[in-house]
Amino acid sequence: MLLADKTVIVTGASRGIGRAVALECAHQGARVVIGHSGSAQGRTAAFSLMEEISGFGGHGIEVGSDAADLDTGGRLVAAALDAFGSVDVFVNNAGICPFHSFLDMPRETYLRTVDTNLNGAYFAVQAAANQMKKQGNGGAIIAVSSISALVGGGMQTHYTPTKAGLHSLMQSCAIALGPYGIRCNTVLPGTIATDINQEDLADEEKRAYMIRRTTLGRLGAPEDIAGPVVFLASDMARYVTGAALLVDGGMFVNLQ
Ligand SMILES: NC(=O)C1=CN([C@@H]2O[C@H](COP(=O)(O)OP(=O)(O)OC[C@H]3O[C@@H](n4cnc5c(N)ncnc54)[C@H](O)[C@@H]3O)[C@@H](O)[C@H]2O)C=CC1
Ligand SMILES: C[C@H](O)[C@@H]1OC(=O)[C@H](O)[C@@H]1O
Repeated sequence: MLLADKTVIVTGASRGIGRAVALECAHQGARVVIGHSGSAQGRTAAFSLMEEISGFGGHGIEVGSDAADLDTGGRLVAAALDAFGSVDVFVNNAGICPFHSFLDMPRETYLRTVDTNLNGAYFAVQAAANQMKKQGNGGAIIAVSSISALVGGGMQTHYTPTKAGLHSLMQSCAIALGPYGIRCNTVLPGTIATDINQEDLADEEKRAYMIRRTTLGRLGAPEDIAGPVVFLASDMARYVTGAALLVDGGMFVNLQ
């Protein structure tokens, strides 16, 4: 098992990519902290994931706390220490993408997106890194960024800068935290069919276009992201830091 004896925190783990990542980490022997928003729906989903994990003998706890709250990272770390005694891997995954046009972008939508996707993440990464430094055994931090860190989206002008920001944060943290043996990497998913884009992809023409953009001929599933995250979290990737791994079914390279 690739993550035996490691404690992994995953934010936004109640559903979608975060859930698939948390589940695969548990399958790989990790003790998992399931971060979620704290809503009733999030809590119910987190408990159901905990049940699934304990069903195969794994260990998981849930922590409800808004990703936009700058204290959430500290809460997740405290809960991990309380339950499992360490933090070895931190996966920053929670995010929102409320599609909206640029010229009339409401300030509230812009600020909520940046607060949820980037500002909270910055201090959560800081909290996890301080704990890893204290433990003295290194660690792994992985940001779930996006192909959208590299290319634009006309209805995502508030969102793409947050994904580019996470990518850049991991590059800088790879430098800042390398001396402590803490590796920092980014996963850049392409289009993965989840709740975040259910409405957008309900437009058949858009969906067909996004599928055509891939070279593998399909949209991604949350499970497609779990393996790459586990790899970066594991000692198999012990010399990988400051890297960005596109997991997009060939979407980015597919120009002509
Ligand atoms: N689905 C896709 O095509 C892609 C998704 N991503 C990124 O992957 C990450 C996960 O998204 P998906 O699983 O696709 O969507 P999703 O909507 O299924 O999951 C988002 C997760 O973030 C959590 N979350 C949202 N706001 C939160 C808050 N304020 N506090 C705590 N948790 C909060 C949700 O509860 C949920 O667990 C996001 O950061 C997204 O930007 C990146 C590239 C492509
Ligand atoms: C929400 C989008 O459909 C999804 O998220 C991203 O980061 C990419 O732009 C995907 O298409």
